[in-house]
Amino acid sequence: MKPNIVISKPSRVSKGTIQLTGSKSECNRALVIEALSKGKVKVQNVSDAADAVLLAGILRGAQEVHSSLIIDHSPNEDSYEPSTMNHELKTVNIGPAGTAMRFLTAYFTLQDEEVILTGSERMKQRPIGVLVDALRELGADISYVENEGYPPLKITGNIQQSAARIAIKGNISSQYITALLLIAPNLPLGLGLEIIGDLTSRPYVEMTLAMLEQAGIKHNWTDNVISIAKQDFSETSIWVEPDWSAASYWYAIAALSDEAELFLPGLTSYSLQGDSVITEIMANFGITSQFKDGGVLLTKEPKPIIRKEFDLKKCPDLAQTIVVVCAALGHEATFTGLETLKIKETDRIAALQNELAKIGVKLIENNEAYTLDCSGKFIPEKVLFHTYEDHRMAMAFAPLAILIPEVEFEDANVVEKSYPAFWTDLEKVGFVSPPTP
Ligand SMILES: O=C(O)C1=C[C@@H](OP(=O)(O)O)[C@@H](O)[C@H](O)C1
Ligand SMILES: C=C(OP(=O)(O)O)C(=O)O
Repeated sequence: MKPNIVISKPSRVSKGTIQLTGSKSECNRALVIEALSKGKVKVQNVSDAADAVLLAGILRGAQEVHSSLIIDHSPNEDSYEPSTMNHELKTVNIGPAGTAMRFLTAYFTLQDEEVILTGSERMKQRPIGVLVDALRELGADISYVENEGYPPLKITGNIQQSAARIAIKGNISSQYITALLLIAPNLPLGLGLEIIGDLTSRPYVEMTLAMLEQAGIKHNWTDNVISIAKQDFSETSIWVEPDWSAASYWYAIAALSDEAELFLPGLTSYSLQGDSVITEIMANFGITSQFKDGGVLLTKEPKPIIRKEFDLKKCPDLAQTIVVVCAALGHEATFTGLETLKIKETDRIAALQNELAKIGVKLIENNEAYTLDCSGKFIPEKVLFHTYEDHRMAMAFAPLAILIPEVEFEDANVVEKSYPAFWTDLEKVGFVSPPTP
């Protein structure tokens, strides 16, 4: 039974201190680096995000798993609950964790074992062919268990590398590129990766290279070719910063409030996370970000919103947050760079269109751009939002409780994927009523 949750507006100004968990993106990279460095690199501040906890269990529990060939990390579809089941092959189920799916696909090509790598029903619809083709070109042995181009995969490790330089399309998912870069230092011949066409979500590739650098791995990025020679990791530790994508929901709350004073400890202005651009974006909505006392203080001053165009290609995970804020304020902005949204946890464009209709707002596609039509906007007394097994649908629509007296969300636990404490944090600033059965 998936419980719903009902939230309503705080009676006071949005004020408080919120300690966000570690970045899911940074943590997933750090865990793979830790595993590939054979423990020379240690991860500090491991994220509570369910995707990261699951990946840590798979990678850090590797010793235990390798000793038995019959462990299935998650027998229930869409569940994070690990348990054991008899199988001929070791099956690793990463549930809905897309980043983990992509990183592990590359990781297992280096291991001395054969695995079936699978995920939730949605994961089986999220494409992975571009990464599989690239790994096969390097010499990996990977086959599709069900549908060509999609998980589950059968991966036979111990890659016999036959090529050092390959080309890869950059416009589907940067996660494929990160997956390849993470294993590059351990590849017998190293890696030269030529990125063909546009590179989507570029800051995530930069994050990967910066984190490899922290672990002592050098790279060269000239024009569209990234090269990493075979090399050893340094003995070091990697600190996972708090999650800027999670911070975006607090910016949205501030943007929809008349006044706000929210302190988010541990966030810095020099983050590796591209989503820290939320500070600049939200400045358009009257939010000031002051970096002080080891964190960021958000304050709100009402001001007219001038910016009408937002290119979100570098920060796709902010799209829902920003689109919902604009819709709620009746700000008819245009958004570009949303091409990858259809292959994430859900088709986020369709999900946004369906749920925004509940406040009379339309998100209209027009020549690779999307524009809000707020002419029919209304504020209902109460509303039930569907969440589509997408944590960001719940968290991006939650700030609407500032304007709508009673907001209900389907499947409260959906937020666990990246921000398990989301509802309890809302409660801390006066929002939440308890989950209804
Ligand atoms: O590398 C990462 O940690 C991520 C990259 C992005 O995916 P795409 O590159 O597929 O856009 C982002 O949407 C995802 O949440 C996390
Ligand atoms: C797209 C996301 O995650 P993933 O691709 O790792 O499932 C996300 O967290 O918004």
